[in-house]
Amino acid sequence: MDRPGIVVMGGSGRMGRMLCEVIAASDAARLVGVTEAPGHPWAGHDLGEMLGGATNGVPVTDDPISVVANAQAVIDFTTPAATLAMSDILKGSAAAHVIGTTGLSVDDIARLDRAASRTTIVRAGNMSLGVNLLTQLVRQVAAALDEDYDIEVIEGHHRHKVDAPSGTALMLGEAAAAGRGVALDAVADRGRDGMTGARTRGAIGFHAIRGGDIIGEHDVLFAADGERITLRHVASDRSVFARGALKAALWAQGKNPGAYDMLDVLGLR
Ligand SMILES: NC(=O)C1=CN([C@@H]2O[C@H](COP(=O)(O)OP(=O)(O)OC[C@H]3O[C@@H](n4cnc5c(N)ncnc54)[C@H](OP(=O)(O)O)[C@@H]3O)[C@@H](O)[C@H]2O)C=CC1
Ligand SMILES: O=C(O)C1=N[C@H](C(=O)O)C[C@H](O)C1
Repeated sequence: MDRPGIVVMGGSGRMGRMLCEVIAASDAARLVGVTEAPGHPWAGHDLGEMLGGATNGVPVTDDPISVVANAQAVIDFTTPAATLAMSDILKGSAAAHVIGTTGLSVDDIARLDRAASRTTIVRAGNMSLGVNLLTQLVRQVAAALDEDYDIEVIEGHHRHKVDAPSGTALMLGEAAAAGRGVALDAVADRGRDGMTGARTRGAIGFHAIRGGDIIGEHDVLFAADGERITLRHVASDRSVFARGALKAALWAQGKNPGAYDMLDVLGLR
């Protein structure tokens, strides 16, 4: 079979550029197009040109329909609005939708779950192997400890990040809540400020640091009287996310429509 053709959305973004590099270097897939937001200055140009090199025949376009027709997968690390718009476009296509976009609302996620009845969707707030393994460890530790251990999720990202808590922090919070057998919504305590009162037993706290060029750092703290455990992941290169997304796009080939995540892709469920 031919190498699957992949479209990258938002090719000039931080993750978009990294995805283009990782796919271009891969023997398992080929890049068939790059999309940008309507009216973007790079629309109508060639990806090679956009990356500062020779032309490479990969079109950069603000007309996603024109490139999706040639694709077996679309990799999407953009914004919630762009992700939902692509989901609608993919109604008429067999291409898989690999979604790394974070900051999606509960309604957005419900829309994507409905779209999964006709599209193969792989979505994760973090596509690295390390973080997905960490979710399993967090779940296991949370299940082993009682509520004498206060759980706090602390995340740090670069100054450009627009959503908080991060998608990864929410994945880790979900894993901790699942280990405890509770719904995260019922126990989440996001970003305390002011006269908050004493900590609520059983709460799962979230705190976000934003600064400089931090790529992504996550700590899950289990703090009791007399001892603390910290489980930590540090991303030092965005390629870990891009490699995970490419793996997801390849894994999705031939899969039935449905809502999948990286635990499915990595065989960790
Ligand atoms: N799941 C994971 O493993 C990871 C997820 N992320 C998430 O990925 C997302 C993007 O992050 P990052 O790359 O840092 O952000 P950037 O802002 O650098 O990139 C987003 C890109 O999407 C583009 N875009 C916006 N609208 C459209 C559209 N309609 N069609 C095509 N492109 C569009 C933006 O263009 P313009 O600037 O012109 O609007 C921009 O280039 C975030 O939600 C982030 O949290 C990031 C890393 C890992
Ligand atoms: O915006 C980012 O950069 C990142 N976003 C993801 C998140 O929200 O968790 C993943 C990674 O930490 C980088």
